[in-house]
Amino acid sequence: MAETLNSTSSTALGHEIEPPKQAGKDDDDDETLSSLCIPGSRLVRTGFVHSAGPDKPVLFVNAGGEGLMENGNFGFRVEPDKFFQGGKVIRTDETIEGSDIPSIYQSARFGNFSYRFENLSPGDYFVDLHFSEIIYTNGPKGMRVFDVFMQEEKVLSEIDVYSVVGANKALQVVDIKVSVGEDGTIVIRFEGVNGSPIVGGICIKRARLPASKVKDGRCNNCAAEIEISSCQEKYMRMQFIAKYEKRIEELKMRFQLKTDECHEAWMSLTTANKQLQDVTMELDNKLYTIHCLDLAREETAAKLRDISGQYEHDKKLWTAVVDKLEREVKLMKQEFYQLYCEGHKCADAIPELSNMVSAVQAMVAQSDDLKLKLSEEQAKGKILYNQIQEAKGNIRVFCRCRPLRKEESLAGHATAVHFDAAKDGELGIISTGSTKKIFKFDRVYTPEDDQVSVFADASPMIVSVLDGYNVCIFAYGQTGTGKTFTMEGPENNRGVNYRTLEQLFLTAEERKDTFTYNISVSVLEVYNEQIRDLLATSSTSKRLEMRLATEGVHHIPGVIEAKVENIKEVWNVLQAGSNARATGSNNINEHSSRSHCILCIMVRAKNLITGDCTISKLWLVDLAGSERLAKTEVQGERLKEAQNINRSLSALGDVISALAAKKSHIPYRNSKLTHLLQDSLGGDAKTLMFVQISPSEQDLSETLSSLNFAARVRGVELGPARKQVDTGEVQKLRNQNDKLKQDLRSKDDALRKLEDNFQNLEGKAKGDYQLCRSQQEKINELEKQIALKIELSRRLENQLLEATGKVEAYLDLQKKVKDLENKQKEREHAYPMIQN
Ligand SMILES: Nc1ncnc2c1ncn2[C@@H]1O[C@H](COP(=O)(O)OP(=O)(O)OP(=O)(O)O)[C@@H](O)[C@H]1O
Repeated sequence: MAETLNSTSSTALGHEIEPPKQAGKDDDDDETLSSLCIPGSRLVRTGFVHSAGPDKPVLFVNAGGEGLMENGNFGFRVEPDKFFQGGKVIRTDETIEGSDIPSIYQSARFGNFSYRFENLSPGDYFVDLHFSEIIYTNGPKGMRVFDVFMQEEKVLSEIDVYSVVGANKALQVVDIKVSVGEDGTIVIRFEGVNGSPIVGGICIKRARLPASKVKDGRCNNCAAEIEISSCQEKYMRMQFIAKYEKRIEELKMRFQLKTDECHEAWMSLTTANKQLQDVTMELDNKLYTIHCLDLAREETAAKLRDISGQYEHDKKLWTAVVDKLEREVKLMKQEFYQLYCEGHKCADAIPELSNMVSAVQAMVAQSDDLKLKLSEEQAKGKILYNQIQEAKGNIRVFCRCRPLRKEESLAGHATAVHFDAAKDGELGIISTGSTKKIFKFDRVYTPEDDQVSVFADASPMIVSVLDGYNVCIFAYGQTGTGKTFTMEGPENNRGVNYRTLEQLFLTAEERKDTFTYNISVSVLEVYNEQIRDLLATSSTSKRLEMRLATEGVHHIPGVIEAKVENIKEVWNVLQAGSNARATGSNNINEHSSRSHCILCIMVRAKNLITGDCTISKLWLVDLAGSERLAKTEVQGERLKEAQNINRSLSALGDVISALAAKKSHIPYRNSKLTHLLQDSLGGDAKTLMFVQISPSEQDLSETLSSLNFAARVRGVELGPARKQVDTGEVQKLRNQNDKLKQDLRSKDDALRKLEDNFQNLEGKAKGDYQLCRSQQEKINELEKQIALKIELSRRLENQLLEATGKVEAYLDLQKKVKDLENKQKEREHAYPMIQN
């Protein structure tokens, strides 16, 4: 029975049972591939092989090829390709192995097509389909996966001939069962799934069954009855069971093995994946690092370029600066050396300098001492001078006679004044009775005496003003006798006023080391018993009155005091006052002044040694004419003027008279004039009166009047007590005073020289010292600058070195990255699976 089954056997229905195949690899493949076929059919990996079986094919068509005549080998005829619908024919000369009729496989129908077989007897048939992949090698390349439908039922799914047998190999799908109905037709359709179907031949056979398809005496597929004995059936069943149990065991083992393999493969895959991940991550990290390094490198390179550029630039700059500084330092060093030498010289000279300083100090001490002594001596001198002045008399009277005018001499007027003993201060007046009257004054000036000699006698008074005494100089006399000439004088022959101020400035200049003086000038006029400020610019200036400011000091509130610094300013002030002076005309002298013109010079002095301050006044008064009323023949306003003038002159005489008599009451307030001159008449004040007279006999009466007035003034002052002053003693004092003065002057000069020397030396030493210091400071500053520059240069060099180091490190890193990349490539070569 077993042998029957192993060989081809026929059934009652004419089915042939094919012997079961050996279990093994081919079986496995067949198992896998059988999923392509419908149950009952199977794949055969060879071409048609003739077997001497009882059945002949009902129909065998050579698809795409010619028919083959029946021959003794096969016992059937191969029909030419004539049942098709659609498709194309392709052929090959290649040898298709593994078939008894290779020509069947050398031609094929290709594309979308179908076959229709008609006039078949109704019943069951088996259809064998013959394929060969001839297109792959000779035709168009590409895959061909297709379905086969029989009677519109899919009998083959997605068959790929090449994947089963390869190129130029034959493949059969056999035993596809098909039932033919009453119409006797079989329709087979080939439909491409991917590419076009290909068919080499179709064989239609009458149905027969394989042993495996027989079940319970019937065909498994067609349920046709099969006659089998019970023993055979049992045996068959056992065989089947044993076979399948064994098969199951084997399959289980294979399954287990496959499972283990799968697990192992899975684990390996997991590990590989992990490794891959790690490597990928590492690679990513490396790539990122490379990217960062690239950026850093570019940045560093840029910085390096910048630094290099900057370095080169700075280097040039610094080189220039350093060169310049070196030159400067060299110069400085030379200067320093020079100064150092000079310093040494100075240091060497220090003992000498010290000696000099000591000497100077001693001199300064001596000078201070001398200054003190000088101050004391000055004070003494002042006292002595004052005593001399006092000895001469605090009120002194000088008489001055003007020259006889041309018109007077032409008119035949003789001179009534004789100056035979003028040098002794005596003046002779010859009156009409040819009697000669002698007047004695402190000084008598003839018409020939000039302004210079007049002022020479008046100048000692000026010194008294600078010494702090009040002084009053006034000119008294008949109109036209030369009062204004003596006091003011013409511009080219200036009088007492100008010369006095000149003398004041000269003496003040001489004393500038010990005294400072502030000099101011006021110009006043007393007219009709009213005080007028001649420097006031406003014509409607208010009335001025003399007031007692402090004890013994009188002041006129509101009076203008013009501060004068030099004699030029004085002259301008005097001119201004002179222009403003009230003048009128009468028939005696058209320009005769009918007012008292008063110049008040205020002297504020400060002793620089003692710090003592004094204020003194010098009054310079050009009195109005003293002529008698009867002779002036004036009336009205002019009469009033004359009366006021005479009253004030009379009051002046009264005040002087009262002072001389040392009366308790001095009538200063009887006139504006005496009131003004109050603090400069009497006491320590010194008064000088110029009595001006005319030489003409015509004016004899007025001359005598004036001389009598003057004589009264002088006579009173130079009373017997004063006159008794021992002139020898005075001369002695004067000599002593002169000697002291000379002594002081010489000491003062010596002191000044010493001080000058000392100051020169001190100045030079200070200058040298300052120069030394400034040079030293410059050198220090330059040295500091050089040190800074050197430090900066060092820092930059370090930076450059750092940058170079970084670049080298970067290059190392780049090399390492390249190494890593190479290693990575090697690893990828070694483990291609990881890459996949
Ligand atoms: N010593 C002198 N030498 C030359 N000329 C003189 C002298 N004295 C006066 N004179 C002249 O006499 C004239 C009258 O003088 P001056 O005007 O000074 O008199 P006066 O006394 O001031 O008169 P008045 O009281 O009117 O002002 C002037 O022309 C003047 O130049």
